[in-house]
Amino acid sequence: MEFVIEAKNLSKTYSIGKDNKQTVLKDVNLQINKGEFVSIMGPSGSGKSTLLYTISGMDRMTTGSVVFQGKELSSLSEKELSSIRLHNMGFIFQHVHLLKNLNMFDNIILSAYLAKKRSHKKINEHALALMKQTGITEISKHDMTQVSGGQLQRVGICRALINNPDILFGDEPTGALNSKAASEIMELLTDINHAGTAILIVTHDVKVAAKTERVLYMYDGVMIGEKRLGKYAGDDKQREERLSNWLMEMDF
Ligand SMILES: Nc1ncnc2c1ncn2[C@@H]1O[C@H](COP(=O)(O)OP(=O)(O)OP(=O)(O)O)[C@@H](O)[C@H]1O
Repeated sequence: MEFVIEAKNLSKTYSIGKDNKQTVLKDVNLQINKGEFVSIMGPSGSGKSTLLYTISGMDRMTTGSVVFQGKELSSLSEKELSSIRLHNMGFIFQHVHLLKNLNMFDNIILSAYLAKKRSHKKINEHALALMKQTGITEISKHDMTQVSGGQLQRVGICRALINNPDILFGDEPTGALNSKAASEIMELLTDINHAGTAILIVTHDVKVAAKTERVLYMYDGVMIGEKRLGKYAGDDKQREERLSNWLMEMDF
């Protein structure tokens, strides 16, 4: 199986003050295959977000290796890393931070204009297609104060997809939503994944993780288990049960 990103013996140590060090990722090995949808679960403070930020080059690893598109991320400069994040990776967060002086459409197209890879006409057409796919064409001209939380997350997803990333990273992408909006966002991410984009998310929510293909479990900076659920095809109840049983074994 061809992978889109691979981490080997990834470790991260934070220095807190002068003599105090905390190792929050310990020799983590992880491969995300092309087109795969993977989630990371684990107790609070186990290192899930740190793993997401380190593997995506948003934060520097202390030791180990992350290979993305044949490039070793630890050997790249900040400028090279930000170029990779702009052109080849998409990011969604629990809270969508938009530029408040821009409307929804302009927030979505901004990073594509900055990337300068396509004409403005092509970018605008792509943005419209994404807004249509995510069901938010009617809020195109709205500003941040005129949209719901679910709509805001859809804008965040369009913005993350505008440069056709090879992989989408999500840190609790449904964390700020009610269960109906969360479920709709997961249906959307499933469609995006089925169309070919690899996705790696961090979540606390069993219902969310049950819709992903493979669930990884972190404990105290160590990847202690994984559960393969296979591609999601609307089989919620049975998957949630399988996952919950496994999470109980993991002491979650
Ligand atoms: N910048 C930082 N400096 C020092 N310590 C940090 C920093 N960022 C995170 N940590 C510590 O690293 C550990 C792991 O944090 P992380 O946010 O990755 O965990 P998490 O599993 O995502 O937690 P949660 O589920 O609560 O979001 C925690 O003990 C946290 O305090």
